[in-house]
Amino acid sequence: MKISSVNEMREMDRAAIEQYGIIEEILMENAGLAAFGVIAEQIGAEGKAFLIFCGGGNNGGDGLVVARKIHSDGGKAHIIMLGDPDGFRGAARTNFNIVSRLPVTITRISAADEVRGEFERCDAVVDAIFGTGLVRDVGGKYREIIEMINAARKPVISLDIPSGVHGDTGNVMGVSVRADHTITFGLPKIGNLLYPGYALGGTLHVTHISFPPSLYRSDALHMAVSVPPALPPRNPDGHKGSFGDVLFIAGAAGYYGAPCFAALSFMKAGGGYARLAAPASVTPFIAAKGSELVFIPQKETPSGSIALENRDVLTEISRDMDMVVIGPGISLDRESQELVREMARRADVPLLADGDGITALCGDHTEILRQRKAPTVLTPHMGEMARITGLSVAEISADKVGVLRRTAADLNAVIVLKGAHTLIGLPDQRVFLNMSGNSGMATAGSGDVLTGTIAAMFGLGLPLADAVRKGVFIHGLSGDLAAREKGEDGITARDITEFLPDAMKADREGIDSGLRARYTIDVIA
Ligand SMILES: NC(=O)C1=CN([C@@H]2O[C@H](COP(=O)(O)OP(=O)(O)OC[C@H]3O[C@@H](n4cnc5c(N)ncnc54)[C@H](O)[C@@H]3O)[C@@H](O)[C@H]2O)[C@@H](O)CC1
Ligand SMILES: Nc1ncnc2c1ncn2[C@@H]1O[C@H](COP(=O)(O)OP(=O)(O)O)[C@@H](O)[C@H]1O
Ligand SMILES: [K+]
Repeated sequence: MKISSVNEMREMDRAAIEQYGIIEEILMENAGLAAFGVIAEQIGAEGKAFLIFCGGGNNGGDGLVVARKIHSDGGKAHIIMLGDPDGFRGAARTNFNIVSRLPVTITRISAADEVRGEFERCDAVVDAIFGTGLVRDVGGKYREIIEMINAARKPVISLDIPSGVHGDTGNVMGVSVRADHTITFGLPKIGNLLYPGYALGGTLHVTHISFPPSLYRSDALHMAVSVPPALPPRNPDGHKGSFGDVLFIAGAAGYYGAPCFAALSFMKAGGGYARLAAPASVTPFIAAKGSELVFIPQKETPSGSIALENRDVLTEISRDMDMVVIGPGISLDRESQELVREMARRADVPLLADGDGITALCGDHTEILRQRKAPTVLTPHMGEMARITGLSVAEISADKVGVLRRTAADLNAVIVLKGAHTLIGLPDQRVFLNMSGNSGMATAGSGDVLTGTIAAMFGLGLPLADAVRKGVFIHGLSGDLAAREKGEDGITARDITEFLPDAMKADREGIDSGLRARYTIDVIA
């Protein structure tokens, strides 16, 4: 499913109206009808009392349609107007004129206290205060009302997006409604799916409000929920080289875990042949944990990291590889950092840089990435993304998707911006949002497991961009399977690695309905 920005949704609205004559009243009616469907299913209507908080824009207009439907189906609708009804235009005005003639209560309030007593008498709250038109931080009576809604502990249904969440970022503009269900209109907006907006919205439902598919599936929309292609079937006649031959250049004194998790995860996710170039003195420790790996012990720097003088041998080996993974635990040693840059210049096969490997390629060194002929994959978390772009974490968070899109195009790299709902940016402007994974994966070494998993997907034969998306998905699925068995609190990188075979099996044979529901967005017919 595609994901839209606020502007793209405005554009779709305009196109629906101008190209197809689907007038605003129809769109608003479809929106309200779909929202009412969720309300009827979750709460019921007949004999139930609802408080419907309406702002002065079209989101408020949607709330008025819901109020009409509740009234029509035997419920009690109490509309609380926060905005000025005189400000309603178009379809919102039409709906206001209708509800004004119906025997529903409309209370216009200037202070939150005026409705404090109403919460006790209601069965549920409908949040139609702000939608995608939210432009500044929420204050005054709006803030008080939102805080009151959250404190009331009644079921809350938000229309389009929880009021207070920014449609393009998922960030909270001062304060936000915390909903149990959100029905979003047209397509999910970025803010419906990025945290914290996603969590604040409860269960997300989408209705296409009768837009034709040519609008909501348009190629002009560059962002989508990541649904990577199926795993290629394994060749029954394959040998270890058929499932990927990957060189991992990783590790330093004190960093045994990163190289081990990266290379072992590659094997656990179906990869064929992992060669691990780690410092010679570190190798025996890793070998004790993963004797499946093939080791290429490296000459060391005084700090115990991989020395620059290994570069010729590594370059030679890289020529026969399907992919080179560089960086997990390679350290910030000056010489090892230079080695990363040398390998990025020399390796003419796909290169995946992670962790300290990313640090080596930041600042003035990004030019090396632009010059690369073979594809590059970078897997930064927000801190590393800040280093790559020269922006602060706050600046990126204010426009995560935009920054990712521009950086992937600028560096001609596939960039995995890690975190809850990881984003994958491709050099051609497309951005995918991954739905698998859980907070238990915020654990040291989890990112190293991801690099190995991505390399394995490439080894199994998926084209690079698909392999990256699949790797991110399988990594999250493995974390979800681990969490289901052990709980989110205690899972470690080792658990994520160990559940990779189960994740692969589940992906090939069918993911169970519980997890599948979490990975897909409910579309209301
Ligand atoms: N395809 C679509 O996108 C459709 C959109 N519709 C609805 O239209 C909404 C967008 O409508 P609007 O553009 O009118 O915007 P909103 O209804 O989201 O709100 C904008 C209003 O709130 C005010 N405002 C913004 N920030 C404020 C703040 N911090 N404090 C106080 N007031 C603030 C604005 O001045 C404006 O009056 C969508 O979210 C959706 O609910 C539906 O009517 C159906 C069709
Ligand atoms: N709250 C979360 N929900 C889902 N996945 C998460 C969450 N936090 C982190 N992750 C995932 O865990 C991994 C952490 O990687 P990273 O930050 O590189 O850690 P490390 O360097 O310790 O391995 C990434 O794949 C990231 O997407
Ligand atoms: K809302």
